[in-house]
Amino acid sequence: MHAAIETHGLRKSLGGKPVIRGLDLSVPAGRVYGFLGPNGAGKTTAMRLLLGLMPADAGEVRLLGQPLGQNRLSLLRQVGSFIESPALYDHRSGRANLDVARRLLGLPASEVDRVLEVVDMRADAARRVSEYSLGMRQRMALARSLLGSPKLLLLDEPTNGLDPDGIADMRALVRDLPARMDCTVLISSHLLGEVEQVADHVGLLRKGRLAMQGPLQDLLGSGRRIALEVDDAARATSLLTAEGLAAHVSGGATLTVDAPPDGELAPLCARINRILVEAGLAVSSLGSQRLSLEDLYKGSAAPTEEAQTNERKAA
Ligand SMILES: Nc1ncnc2c1ncn2[C@@H]1O[C@H](COP(=O)(O)OP(=O)(O)OP(=O)(O)O)[C@@H](O)[C@H]1O
Repeated sequence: MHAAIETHGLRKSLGGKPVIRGLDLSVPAGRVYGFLGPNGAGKTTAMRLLLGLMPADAGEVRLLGQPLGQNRLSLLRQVGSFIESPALYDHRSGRANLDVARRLLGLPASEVDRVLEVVDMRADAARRVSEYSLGMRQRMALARSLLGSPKLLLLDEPTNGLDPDGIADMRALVRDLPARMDCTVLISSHLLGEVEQVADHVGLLRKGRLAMQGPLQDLLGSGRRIALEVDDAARATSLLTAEGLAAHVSGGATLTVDAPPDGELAPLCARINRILVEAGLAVSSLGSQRLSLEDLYKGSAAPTEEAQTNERKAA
């Protein structure tokens, strides 16, 4: 199956400053792809390039298996998007807003009810947009981007500014879209927790380039490790390294050992403990940890408290 979005060597400078610096995206079809990056990393700019809203300085964009350049209009008919708080006519009803967009796209009237159903806004469709909460506006904007059953949806920070209920609703909606609408979704976010909840593929953008990209489970699965505290971390590291384990001192008396992506951790913990105790070292704590996206993103050795699992004291 082809990738729904592919870019090769994409570059863009704005105001003389390189913003996108060689972006190679690969978004598999039928998935939610979390496009993650801190504010200013270039997510919005990259999405604008994907839609051909501004020309790239270099590189190639392919959407739905075709190069964007030659096929922009026909491709964009199959792409829905909302970027940066999409405008709605405040004085008109939600339904009227959708109807205007539906007519412009030459779609049947039934299409409006279909998308209202998807975003669960039928009951409020007759109300004026000026009476909507921000969450309702965002859902209506999402409904508009779903008109015509796009094969690909690009959503730029759709939960920005929403209250906790609105955030939960939007996340649930986005997570289900590929199954309900038979489409691929790229959602940008600066919130790691959000991406972990909605996406099954992730790309981490840092300073206009991908720091990493792949299935969420692989990225997190590859980040398992065992952390331990011993009285002589340097000696423990050389003992474990001599046994073929990937051990690293992570500061003071603490060291970590990378764990294989699959397989039981308990036997590995027991083996490490045995090697060190037999060598006369005092192991004061030993436990397995699962890395969060945040750890991977920062390339940091320190996992968050919530990411620590299975902590246990070793004698
Ligand atoms: N028209 C422009 N002229 C000059 N610089 C720009 C322009 N648009 C964006 N930039 C700069 O490009 C960088 C990336 O901006 P962009 O909006 O793509 O980032 P982002 O990852 O979407 O961040 P945010 O989450 O804050 O929107 C920022 O440093 C921004 O100041």
